[in-house]
Amino acid sequence: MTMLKFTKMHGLGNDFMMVDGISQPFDPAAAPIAAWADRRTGIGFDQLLLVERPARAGADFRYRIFNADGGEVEQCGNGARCFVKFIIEQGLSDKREIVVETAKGIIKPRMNDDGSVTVNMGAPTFVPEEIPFVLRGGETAGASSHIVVNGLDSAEMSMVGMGNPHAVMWVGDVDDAPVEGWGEALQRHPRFPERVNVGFMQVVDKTHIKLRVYERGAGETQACGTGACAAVVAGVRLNLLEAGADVRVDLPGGELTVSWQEGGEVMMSGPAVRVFDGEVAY
Ligand SMILES: N[C@H](CCC[C@H](N)C(=O)O)C(=O)O
Repeated sequence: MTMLKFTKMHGLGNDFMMVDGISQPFDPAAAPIAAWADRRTGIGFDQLLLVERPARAGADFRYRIFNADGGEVEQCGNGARCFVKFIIEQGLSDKREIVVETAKGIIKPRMNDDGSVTVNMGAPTFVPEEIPFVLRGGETAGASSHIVVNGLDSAEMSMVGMGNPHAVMWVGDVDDAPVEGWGEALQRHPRFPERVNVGFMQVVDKTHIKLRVYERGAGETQACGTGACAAVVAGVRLNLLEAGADVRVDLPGGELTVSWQEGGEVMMSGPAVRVFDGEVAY
């Protein structure tokens, strides 16, 4: 039996098991991550976040992300804010801004004097301007510019990469968006062989959206940092949001601030909370 120290943290209720893989040995392949993620019989979290020494020159740390279903993925925005707070509080660095290597590039989280965290999430990526499909009642049809389900007509699904894949839909009212139905259906759709995070964005005005996200490998979460970034990028590209402005992103768990303009990098700011330290045998 091995004892593993961990810290429970969250960003707007998107919650994490943080593991310092530098000060203690940890092989995620040998760990029962999905069992630990269970909210009744385990520790309970949306993602497990692992701190490792970097492989890339110039990076301070490597950041690995595992969803509640145990799958390793490329990026986690809320987790990045918790990551820098954890690094500082663990005494692993005395820097306030760190350079973090992820599976799909470099991010730079910075601890602000007021305790909030700002993260340069890097530049978004885009797939060819295709509108993938129409979903009616779970079936799929050919390509179309509109998607209709449950009578909800949502224009243009925007595909945005933030290291991880996002499909963002512009809806009239997030409170009655079919988050579970669509979120589930798109995980199985042939258009998304790696599955996908699905965002439902309601535009309040040019610097304010409401957002719900069905996360790949976790289901609907209280907040999704990369989802907030992807939604703002999609909104700016659709000219629904003001390029370069601080956009207020209202999520079920609270508020993030995201800014982006064409050709630039996405900046995201928000809270990071440490809840408790624990130890688990495995
Ligand atoms: N479910 C995501 C990873 C976590 C992203 C989210 N928790 C965030 O804050 O960005 C994926 O499979 O790509």
